[in-house]
Amino acid sequence: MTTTSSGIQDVVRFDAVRKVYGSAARTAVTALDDVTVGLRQGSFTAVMGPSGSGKSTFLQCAAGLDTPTSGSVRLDGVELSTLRERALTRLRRERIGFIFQAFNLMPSLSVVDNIKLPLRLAGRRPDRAVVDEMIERVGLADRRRNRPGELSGGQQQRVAIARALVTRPVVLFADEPTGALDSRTAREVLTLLREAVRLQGQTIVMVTHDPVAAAHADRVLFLSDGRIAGALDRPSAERIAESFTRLDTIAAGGGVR
Ligand SMILES: Nc1ncnc2c1ncn2[C@@H]1O[C@H](COP(=O)(O)OP(=O)(O)OP(=O)(O)O)[C@@H](O)[C@H]1O
Repeated sequence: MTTTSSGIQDVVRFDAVRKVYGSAARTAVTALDDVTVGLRQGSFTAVMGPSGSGKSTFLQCAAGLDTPTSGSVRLDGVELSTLRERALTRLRRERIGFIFQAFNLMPSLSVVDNIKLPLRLAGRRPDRAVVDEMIERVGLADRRRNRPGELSGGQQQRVAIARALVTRPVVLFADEPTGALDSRTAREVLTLLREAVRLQGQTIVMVTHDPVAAAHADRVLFLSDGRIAGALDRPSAERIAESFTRLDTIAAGGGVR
């Protein structure tokens, strides 16, 4: 982890990160442009911005799935550019959890086996008490033997959350985790994420288009044209929506207030 001058720890730290896709001057796209930001341990951050503003690139670089063109990305204090592919894979497996809009569960495995999977992949023997507690927490104790296809979308996302948290990752990256859910189910999923922050000090970074989802976070970061255009702390959904619609102004130098 990176300790800041105030002694507070950043689990994810970007310093002057640029990501340019393509090399020809005419076709190159700057997806991230001089991004400097630190995300503290136990914080829940939502990342918002228009389509193409760099949200996925931000998540990919933070998770070591993509390499910045320049600048530094540190995760849990580790400078990602110093790691080779194997070490990166291990770091992802041991220290990062992911959830996606499309759940990405293994269809042939039961709920309980899906949840145990990342532990098995990491060569760790699943601790029954830990797995049971996780299943209990996401409210699926009576569904542990079901396959994903037998569950609703909200239930499947709850399995994905349990699977992502069972390894006790230092950071959980969530890419549009409520994008495929109705608003009531989305709220249940977001409440679970919030609980993980409150109960186990989980650090969460969530990309979302939805101001209501973003309002569950402690902090909302706005990206516009690959730059951090502003941040809001503990904003309401209305405030987020209002800032979001002003992003064009921000891109022109207005800033989020
Ligand atoms: N592999 C790639 N090759 C070339 N350009 C890319 C690549 N990936 C992303 N880009 C470009 O980088 C910019 C940022 O893309 P990114 O996917 O990070 O945006 P986003 O905010 O996540 O968008 P969306 O909300 O539509 O998913 C876009 O202009 C995109 O076209």
